Amino acid sequence: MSVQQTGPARGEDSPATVRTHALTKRFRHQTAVDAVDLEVPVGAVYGFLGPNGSGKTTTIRMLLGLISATSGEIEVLGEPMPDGAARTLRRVGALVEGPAFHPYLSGRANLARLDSADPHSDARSAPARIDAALDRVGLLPAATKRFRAYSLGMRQRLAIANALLVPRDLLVLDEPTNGLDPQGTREVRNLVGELAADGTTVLVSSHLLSEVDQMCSHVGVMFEGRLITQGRLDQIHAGTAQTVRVETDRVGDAATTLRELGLTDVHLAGGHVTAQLGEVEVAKIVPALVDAYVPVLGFAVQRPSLEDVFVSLTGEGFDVSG
Ligand SMILES: Nc1ncnc2c1ncn2[C@@H]1O[C@H](COP(=O)(O)OP(=O)(O)OP(=O)(O)O)[C@@H](O)[C@H]1O
Repeated sequence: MSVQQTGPARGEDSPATVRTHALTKRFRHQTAVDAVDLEVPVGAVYGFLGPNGSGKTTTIRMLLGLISATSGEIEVLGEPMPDGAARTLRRVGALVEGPAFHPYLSGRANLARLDSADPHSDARSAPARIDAALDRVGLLPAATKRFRAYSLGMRQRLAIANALLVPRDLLVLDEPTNGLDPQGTREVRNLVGELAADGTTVLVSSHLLSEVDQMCSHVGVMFEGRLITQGRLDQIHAGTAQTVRVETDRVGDAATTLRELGLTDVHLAGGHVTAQLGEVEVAKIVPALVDAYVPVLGFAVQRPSLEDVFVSLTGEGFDVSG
């Protein structure tokens, strides 16, 4: 299985926030991450998608210097890792394992406690930085509430605020919506969109296709330790076959017309015909059907879902529910 690369050509010149080459991690006999070439462009919301156990967390832990790679190269914000960690990691906010919050302290007091434990943080600017981070995630009105009274979404937003206590160029979020209720999921998703709009590059892992489809500009898909495709989401969609569906009560004539136009894989069903568009111009289809006296009761061009792309690349279904 080869990596399908879409978007800007890989190369040293294209600006990337994270770039890896042949990144590999082996645990005893298992290769958890297998020769991964990751490329997270500046300004992207990069969805790092894959089923449970496909190697996302292991990759992220290597990017952040939390575990060492077996082999391969890592560059984060232009610095090689782990050698450049001291310079780079101050510009990277991460939510990998949630910070330990104290249930009886307020959100603000929890952040103050975590900030003071950071040897690099400046105590004088702490109150302003903490309130700015709370404001950024929409928790300023709940700043004095005890953590235990926070909803799941508020707790996760507080964890993200903790990653934003100093300005960041890159935010790495490992499964930030895991375990959240629908409301909390929406809150976190909206926050990711807002952070990206502010110019922060976000690398966010998820095992949920629909989530990546809704939230991200780019995607990298992991499967059994390998990166099987990456690039801009719209180009990944565009790079795969589009299906045309014609609703009509004359399916036989419709099928003939579609074949004559050059559409392939034509299937007849009760009341509709589907076919692969290929290189055929969409605008030519309905006029050709009308010329052939086919009553067009409905017409749609369906772009494949990310799930279709995954299935076509792996030959396996994606457990959408997680
Ligand atoms: N410390 C470790 N020792 C041995 N095996 C490990 C270790 N960490 C991860 N693995 C294995 O590596 C594989 C990839 O795990 P990883 O956690 O990176 O996947 P993931 O895509 O993040 O999935 P999940 O969402 O379930 O965490 C799994 O089979 C896992 O069991």
